[in-house]
Amino acid sequence: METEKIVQLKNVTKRYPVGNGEFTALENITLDFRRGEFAGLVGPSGSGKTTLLNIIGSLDSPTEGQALVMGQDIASLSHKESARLRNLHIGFIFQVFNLLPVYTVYENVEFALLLQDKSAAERKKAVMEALEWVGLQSMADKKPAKLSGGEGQRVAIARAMVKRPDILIADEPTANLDAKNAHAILQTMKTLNRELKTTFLFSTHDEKVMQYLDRMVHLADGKLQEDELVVPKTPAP
Ligand SMILES: Nc1ncnc2c1ncn2[C@@H]1O[C@H](COP(=O)(O)OP(=O)(O)OP(=O)(O)O)[C@@H](O)[C@H]1O
Repeated sequence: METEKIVQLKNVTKRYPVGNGEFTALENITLDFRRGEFAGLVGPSGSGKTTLLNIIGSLDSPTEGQALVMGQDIASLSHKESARLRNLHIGFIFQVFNLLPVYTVYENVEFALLLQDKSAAERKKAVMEALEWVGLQSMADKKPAKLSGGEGQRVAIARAMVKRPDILIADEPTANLDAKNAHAILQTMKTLNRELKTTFLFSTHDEKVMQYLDRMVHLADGKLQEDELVVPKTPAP
């Protein structure tokens, strides 16, 4: 059976109004992603990577063309429906970890589940499992200020993964990490990709991230330059 296409972009164009005119951030992008991919949008600053990830994450919609995410046309969704799509199916990891400082590590991860209809016992099981995936069970009661940068990003991964999303969107996730921590979180993400079949979609210009990708979608000036399937240079952990 053909692997499910969980993202389908058809002639996606995004224009922003600028002064009296408009700026084309994405032009005529046609692209699919299948379940289980570990893929990245790569290209120089300003090439449209974040704009495209925001559309896939249903945080934004195309000006022209169509974006189907989990089979849903995101331009047709109400505010509430796109929030539901994100809540059930999409996790986000950013360059800055965005942890809530007054809450513990445990609470920061549990927060992602509070909008879902789960009992306290189910939440506890899921949170502890997610902290185990990133090796931070022993840090559950700590506040984010006590964590190193690498640990902070691990909590952000646990928070994004605790819902077991179909798609994990990671926008420059290694930008604030040193090489050792960057490799460690990439290995963790690769393991989660294999074991949970989560589709990982990155935006990056970091060579370290590119080493792990199975597919690189090259963007330049908002246009698709090349869609490259690659054999990852870094072996699985
Ligand atoms: N709200 C907006 N209004 C006007 N222009 C915008 C807006 N958002 C993005 N742009 C422009 O669209 C282009 C693509 O931006 P985008 O952030 O997607 O690029 P990127 O490849 O992710 O870059 P970076 O690697 O620096 O994050 C840039 O030239 C940016 O200035």
